[in-house]
Amino acid sequence: MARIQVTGGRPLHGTVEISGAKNAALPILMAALLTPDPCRLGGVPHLKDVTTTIELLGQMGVDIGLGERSDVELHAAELQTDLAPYDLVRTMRASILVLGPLLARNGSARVSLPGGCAIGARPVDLHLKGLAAMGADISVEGGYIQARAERLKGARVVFDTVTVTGTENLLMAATLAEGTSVIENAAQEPEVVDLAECLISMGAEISGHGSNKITVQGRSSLAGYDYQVLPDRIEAGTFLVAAAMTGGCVRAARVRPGIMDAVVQKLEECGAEIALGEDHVELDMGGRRPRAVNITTAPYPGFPTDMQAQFTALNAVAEGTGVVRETVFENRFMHVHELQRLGADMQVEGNMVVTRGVPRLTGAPVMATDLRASACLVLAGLVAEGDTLIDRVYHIDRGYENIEEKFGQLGAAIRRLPA
Ligand SMILES: CC(=O)N[C@H]1[C@@H](OP(=O)(O)OP(=O)(O)OC[C@H]2O[C@@H](n3ccc(=O)[nH]c3=O)[C@H](O)[C@@H]2O)O[C@H](CO)[C@@H](O)[C@@H]1O
Ligand SMILES: C=C(OP(=O)(O)O)C(=O)O
Repeated sequence: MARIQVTGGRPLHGTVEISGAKNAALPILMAALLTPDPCRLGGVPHLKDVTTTIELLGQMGVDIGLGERSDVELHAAELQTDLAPYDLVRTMRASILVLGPLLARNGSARVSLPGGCAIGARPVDLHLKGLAAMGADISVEGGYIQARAERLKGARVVFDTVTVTGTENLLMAATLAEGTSVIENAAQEPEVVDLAECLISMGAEISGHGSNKITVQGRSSLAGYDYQVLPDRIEAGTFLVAAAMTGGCVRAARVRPGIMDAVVQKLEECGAEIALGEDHVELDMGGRRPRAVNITTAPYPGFPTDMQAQFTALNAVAEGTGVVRETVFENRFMHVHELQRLGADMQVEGNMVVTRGVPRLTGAPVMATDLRASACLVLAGLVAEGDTLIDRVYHIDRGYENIEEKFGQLGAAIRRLPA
């Protein structure tokens, strides 16, 4: 299994170009299932999850071409199967996003249960309840969700909990349903908004996206799309935290600063100087050690859970004590044990991790347990004395494009060791 080796001690300097957002690209790729017309998505990041999505859509009969400059062309003229098999679904939770579009366009779907992963149980009950309210007949047998509906009917769905992919599944399903759907307690994440904008470009009638109440007037068909995906605010945040931890100065280019408020605010609180441009965020730490910050994760516009591990790593080397509360997932502290192996002074207490910053970490072999946990280990490795060897880096390849090259260009000593 490939590993990543990071040798700590070099402040990061320079500009990093941010890729398209994984969590926007995946639902938009799945939205190609809604139309028999050709679609094109630009700015798609080269990631394992994108490859898995292409494989999943391909085996359903979607014609897929990879164009120049990170374009993906998709054509779901006719679908060969409504099956999303276990082998693909188990490697990527976002596979559940085929459910809404398949049901809406095809009238049936068989999707393997995505199951839990290292950050919590992650059930899909709210997706199923919502689709059932729209008239779908749903059962779960042999580990597969079996769903049928001659034509979905518009419905009012109030989510018990804010769910990002749940909102996206219902949003896509509602675009082809008969009548009006109202999704309440909807997720307001920028990636949901990006999907909605793409659906609107296909002819969908949607309003209220970006608020907690989305209204969709169903149509009998949708056209194809030609769309450019949103930049990845989590990738950008990860590089900015790395700059803050190493005392460096980094510009994250090709971003939308307006959707990064919660993260930027915490970076300022830790002592960084931040300059916001139209499409960049620049962080200057001026060689200083960051101050510890308190964080509580929450749905957008709150602090993103997908940045929690990175800030936990920052607190490990910051001045003072920081408390991080995780309220979105019940088990998203697997990285704490690995950070402790590098010398971090932190304890998990229920849904909190309390960290007393130490002046230095020491490199050690560590294991990546999930996507953002692996990113946080790279960040810790950048400031640890000596070598940090990160195992199971397939997690990082799910969500970070060319991570070694990008950190390398900023001056980090980082390399991938082949299996
Ligand atoms: C591909 C994608 O976009 N992934 C993101 C998405 O995941 P995902 O959409 O899976 O996360 P959700 O927003 O659904 O999860 C939020 C909470 O709701 C719970 N829940 C969710 C659905 C359900 O049917 N029942 C239920 O109880 C979950 O267990 C969790 O505790 O949003 C998360 C929260 O911002 C991010 O960390 C992930 O990066
Ligand atoms: C948890 C994440 O992704 P997923 O929902 O695909 O597991 C993430 O992007 O941090």
